[in-house]
This record gives sequence, C-alpha cells and structure tokens, in this order.
Amino acid sequence: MAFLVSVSGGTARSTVLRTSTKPNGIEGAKGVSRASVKMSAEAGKTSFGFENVRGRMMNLIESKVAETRASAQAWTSENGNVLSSDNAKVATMALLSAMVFSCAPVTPVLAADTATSPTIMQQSLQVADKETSASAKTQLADNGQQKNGPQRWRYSKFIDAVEHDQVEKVTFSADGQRLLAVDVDGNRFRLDALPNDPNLLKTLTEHKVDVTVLPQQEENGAVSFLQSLIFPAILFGGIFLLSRGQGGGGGMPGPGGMNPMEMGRSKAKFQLTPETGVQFADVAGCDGAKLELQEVVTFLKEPDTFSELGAKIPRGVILEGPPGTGKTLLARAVAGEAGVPFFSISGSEFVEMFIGVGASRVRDLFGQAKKNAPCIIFIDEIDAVGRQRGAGIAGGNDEREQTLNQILVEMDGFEGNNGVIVIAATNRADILDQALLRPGRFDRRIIVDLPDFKGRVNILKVHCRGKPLGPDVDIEMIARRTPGFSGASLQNMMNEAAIYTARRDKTEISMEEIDDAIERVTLGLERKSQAMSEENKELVAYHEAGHAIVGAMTPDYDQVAKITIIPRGGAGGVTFFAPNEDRVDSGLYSKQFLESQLAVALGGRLAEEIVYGEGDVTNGASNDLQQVSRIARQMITQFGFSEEIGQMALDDSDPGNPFLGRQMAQGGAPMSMSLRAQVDDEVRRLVKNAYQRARTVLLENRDLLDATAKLLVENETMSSEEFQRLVATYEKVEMMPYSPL
Ligand SMILES: Nc1ncnc2c1ncn2[C@@H]1O[C@H](COP(=O)(O)OP(=O)(O)OP(=O)(O)O)[C@@H](O)[C@H]1O
Ligand SMILES: [Zn+2]
Repeated sequence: MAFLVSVSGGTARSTVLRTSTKPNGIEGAKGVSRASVKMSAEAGKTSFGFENVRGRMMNLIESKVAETRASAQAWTSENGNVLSSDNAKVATMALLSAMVFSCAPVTPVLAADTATSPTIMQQSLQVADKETSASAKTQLADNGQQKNGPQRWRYSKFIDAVEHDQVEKVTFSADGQRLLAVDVDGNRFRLDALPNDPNLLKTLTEHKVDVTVLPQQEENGAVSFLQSLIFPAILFGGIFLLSRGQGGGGGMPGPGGMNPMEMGRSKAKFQLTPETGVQFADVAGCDGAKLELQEVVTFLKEPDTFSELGAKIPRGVILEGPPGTGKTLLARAVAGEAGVPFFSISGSEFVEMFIGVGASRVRDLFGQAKKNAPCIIFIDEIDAVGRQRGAGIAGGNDEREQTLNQILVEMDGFEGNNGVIVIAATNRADILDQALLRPGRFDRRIIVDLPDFKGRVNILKVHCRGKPLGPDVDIEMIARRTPGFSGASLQNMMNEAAIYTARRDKTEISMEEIDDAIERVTLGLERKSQAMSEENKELVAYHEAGHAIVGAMTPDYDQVAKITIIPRGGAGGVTFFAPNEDRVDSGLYSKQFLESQLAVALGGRLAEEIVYGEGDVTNGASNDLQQVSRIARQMITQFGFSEEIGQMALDDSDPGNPFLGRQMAQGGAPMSMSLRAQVDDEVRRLVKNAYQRARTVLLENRDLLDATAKLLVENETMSSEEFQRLVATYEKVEMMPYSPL
C-alpha cells in the first residue's frame, strides 16, 4: 500500500512517499514523523527569524500544532459524517488518534460508550475541529482552499500580513482579547489571547486596516481597552467603532429603515419578526461565536460594500451546541444588530406537515425572505429535516427528504448576492446530510458550547438585569457554583430565585433564594449530566492536566487540542487530542505511539495519585484504565508488538472491541493457557513501563502540573494555545524514550 504523507509548516511544503504494508513497519513511520517535525522547524525558523532557542522551540511547537491541525481539519472536512455512516474504520482511526480522555469522578463513561456514542465522539471531533481548524486552514489556504470557519493565525504571522498589506479588516472582541481578521482574498483568520502590543493599533492604522470593535459587555477590562482604541481612533481616523444602540454602527450608513413588511400568506407556518430587538450584548459568554457572526452582521448591513470588497459572501451558518446555550438567541441577535427581519421555522414543524407541504413551505419561506432581503432565515432543529438522506430509521421519510432537497435547491439558487442569510441550529451536527455542509450552503459551522466560568458570570449579569438583588448576592460565587449550567439553566435558576423571593414575601432576591434555586436546577440537571462540586473541581483539573502533560511531553504524540473540566454527558472532564495527519491518513499506529498512548491514558490517574496520595485516587479513571488494558492487549495479541510472543495474531476473545473493530481481530489463532499467561505478563510489562514513564514525567514537571490545574480550576477550559504557553513556561523534562524493564 502506498500513500502520501504531506509535510507542511509555514511556507515550506514537501511530500514524502513511503510504502509499507505491515502495521509493524514502524521504522518507516518514525522516519516520516521525524522528518515532518524537522521540516516544520525549518519553516518556522525561516518565516520568523527568531534567533533564540526558546523562540525556535515555540516555532517548532507551533508548526507541530499547525500540522496536526491541518490533519484534523482535512479529516473532518472529508469525513464529517463518518460517524453515522458504516465507515467504521475511518471512525476508528480518527478516534484512536483524536483520543479522548473523558473521566467522570463518579459515573465513569465507559470506553465503549465513548467509542460508540456518536455524540461524545462528535463532540471530541467538533472540539478538535473548532480548536484546530484555524492553523490548519492557514495551510489549506496555501493551496487556495478555504473551508468553513476562520483559520487561526499566530500573532507574528498576523502582524507580518498586516505589514505586507494583506489584511483588509479586523474585528476585535469587546475585551480586546481576540480578533477576527479578513485578508485581501476574503479569507478569515482568528487570533485568540492577543498579546499586549501597544503598537498594534498604530500598525493597523498605518496599513489602512478597517477596525471594528464588538459592542462592549459589562466587563470591566473592556472599558479601558475601548478607551485605548478611541483615542488613537481620533488621531488616525479611518477607524470606526461599532456602537451599540439603535441601528448599530457608526462609520458608513447602513440601510437605515427596513423594507415595509408584506404580511406573510396566511397559510405560512413560519414566523416573521420584523425587528427582534435582540443585541449581541444580550447574549453573553460566547464571544467567539459573536466574533464570527459579526461578519454576517456587516454583510447584512452593507451587502454592496461587502461584495465590492470582494469578500466571500456568507450564505449559510450552522450553529451547533448543547441545548439552551443561546443558539436561537444568537441568531436573533444577528438580525437585531443588523436591523433586518428575522424569519424562523423549526425543522420539526416541517416534518409534522402533510406530504408535499414541506417543500412548498420552503419555497414560500425563501420567496418571502428574498422579497424582504436583507434578512435572516433561521431554521431551528435543522437535524429534523437535515438528517442524512436514505438513512431514515423507519425506512426513510419522503416528506423529510423532499423538504431537505428543497432547502438545498433554494440555497443553490441564491444568485450572487441576494442578501438572504440562512442560519440553522442543531445539537446533532453529526447526523446532518453532508450535502448541507457543502460550499455555498451551510459552509460555516460555529460551535456554541456550554459557558465557562467567565461566560456564566456574564450570562448571570444579563439575567440579573432588572431584578432586585440583595446586598449579599455575589455573582462570581454563583458562577463558581454552577459549572455545567447552560445559559438557559442559568436563566431558569434566576427565575426560580425570583419565585422563591415572591413566595417568601421578600422584596429582594438574596443568596438564600439563589442557593435554593441552584439546588433545584442542579437536581433537574443531575439526572441528565453530572453536576460538579467545588471539591471535585480541583481533582478533575489535576486529572485532566495529567493526561495533557504526559501527552505534551511525549515526543511525536498528538497535540492537545483542548482541556475542559466542564462536566458533560456524565464525564467530569475531557482532554482532547488532535489527530496527526500521518496516522489518520495511514491508519497505522506505531508501537511507539501506542505505548505513548498508554502513558497518556494513565496520566490522569497518576496525577491524582501524585497530588492526593495513593489512598485518595478516585474511580474516575476507570474509563482510562479500560482503554489502557485494551490497547495493551491489542498491541500484544494483534499487532505482534511483543518480542516474547512474536508476530502472530492471536484470538484474544475480548468481546466487541469498539476501537479497532472486529475485522482486525479476525483470523487469530486460538490461545493455549500458557500463551494466555504469557500474554498477561506482556500486557502487564507494557502497562508498567508506560506507568513508570508517565509517573516520572509528571513528577519532574510538577510545576507545570500545578500551574495547569490551577488555571483549569479558574477558567474551566484551556485552549491549545493557552496550554502551550504554560508548557513553554514550566516544562522541564520530556518523557524518556521507551526502555524495556
Ligand atoms: N449565552 C446566553 N446569554 C444570555 N442568555 C442566554 C444565553 N444562552 C441561553 N440564554 C437564555 O436561555 C434562553 C434559551 O436559549 P436559546 O433558545 O437561545 O437556546 P438554544 O441554544 O437555541 O437551545 P435549543 O438547542 O434548546 O433550541 C434564551 O432565551 C436566553 O434567555
Ligand atoms: Zn482520565
């Protein structure tokens, strides 16, 4: 079997051809990945010219991140719907490399669940996708490709592009921590966690970059940032601030008034809201999503300017995320910010209609929308109609398919710039028909995840507005106590508190009512997902940090894409790793990689052990431990990775292996008792070795472990970049290479 491994980093691209047929063709695999790291390092050096070692190291890390991201992106875009298809092998490969360590302090998610549950797996991939798409696209862009979602840029690369007049437009988040840039070709780039660069604004102005700042949220830091922008804005001109308020932006005049609304035909089932009145400031805790949607707002406000600039016109946007995270609210806010009408319909309403009605409703809806352009069409629960065609559980649903087809026809029929943008919402993007996600249709996917601590503070502020609060009410404390709550649960909780207050004949909501309300909502949530106590938080943080650090300190291991300790789906926390291109392409995993994987899986439990002592480890790692023994067994019985046992496939009748599939387990020789014992010994040896290596690396990087856990407790999530920064600051020792005991 021959395959291509593309090596890329920064500007350098080259291709390495390798042939191999056996899974134990490890030498080749190693060679390739070394080569790719080296190439990336070279690329990093030439494009940035950092002279010091640290700089080079960071470049190397970044290139490596970019590399793995590219693969994650390429993989997801090609195989986006792999989960619901029967293409189990690809899914297996992806899962193996995008290894997810989701660990629950109380109810562990079984490994089998992780592998078979499309939701969890999709979550992992989505997060990988979300967190990783960016740099990946920097590379895809080199090929002239731009897939959905903005790419992520390094700061230095961004400045470089600005200085070369490659950047057209920049939108800052209200707090000034992130920005979205659009280059001259209309490609979008994202930068998170901006450094404090006093010259940034000057550079932007000098190069005539359009600067927009998102409306400010009630965050303190934002004020000074805004002020710091306003001042030079007067000096340099050419910058306009988007002010919150009637009609939105300064700068260029938007289409002030709305088209007079023609009443929808009476049979029309969709809702039309001429003016939603919702602003971005009403949606809190999803700055990333707002940043991306700002472009849609700009387009709706000034469609002509937008297309004159040659920017790529947005068509369809999919908002995906758990229930109650504010997807509908965001869509309404886009309409509100742009001052355009909002058409909405729910996917499930289509399905309830009589045969033939769905498609004509779609025609109606789009017809009305075009007449009222610019406007937004919002389709809630798009999965109800947008599920893969021909994959219906009850033998397919013609009505649904016709409705879906009609939506596709309408979206394809958008000529040039007709000012209609379709926003769809779903919490099951994994089951969507791929046709929906093609370019020109819903080619932008925006993740709206559960809010982290800061997000919850902001959401609470929104929902405390206009409510009489007692002097003892501390919003930050409420936010600390409500991890795992969505925006809707928080709103619900505040309403409950208000009801308790009224019942108790009080005039102000006090902490007492809020406590009761939190308890009540938590009880409701607990049935669905794991609610997390304060004490658990630190433990989960150490556990996840353990996985991440062992992964990061392992040469050639997959990149950490995101760490979170927000409880979800029964898991206390999750560490996501982005798959690596070589491995995904080939589906081959070297012995070295699998050994590292053992160590990474053990890292969580080990961190607990190191920090709290052996007596205090929790059963939250049972999922990890299952993964460990499964991987180790397979290495010995199926991949012939043991010298003792040799290169033969054995029938290790481990029932239903969700990871590598039965096909690999087939055809093995039955095992004698003595062989079984030998296998057990070998498995134990492998695991013990991995355990030792992971333990050493965690002990020697204790500072990094503490720093990571601390930040996780504070923020609940950590991006790849944030983690890399910690690694760069604290890292001491890499994991030692495998040495047989
Ligand atoms: N980020 C947020 N900021 C402020 N309020 C929020 C936020 N998220 C949710 N809410 C509150 O919860 C309500 C329900 O949210 P919304 O309907 O937008 O969620 P959704 O993601 O569309 O949920 P579903 O998937 O169940 O349709 C909103 O009307 C709002 O009051
Ligand atoms: Zn774990």
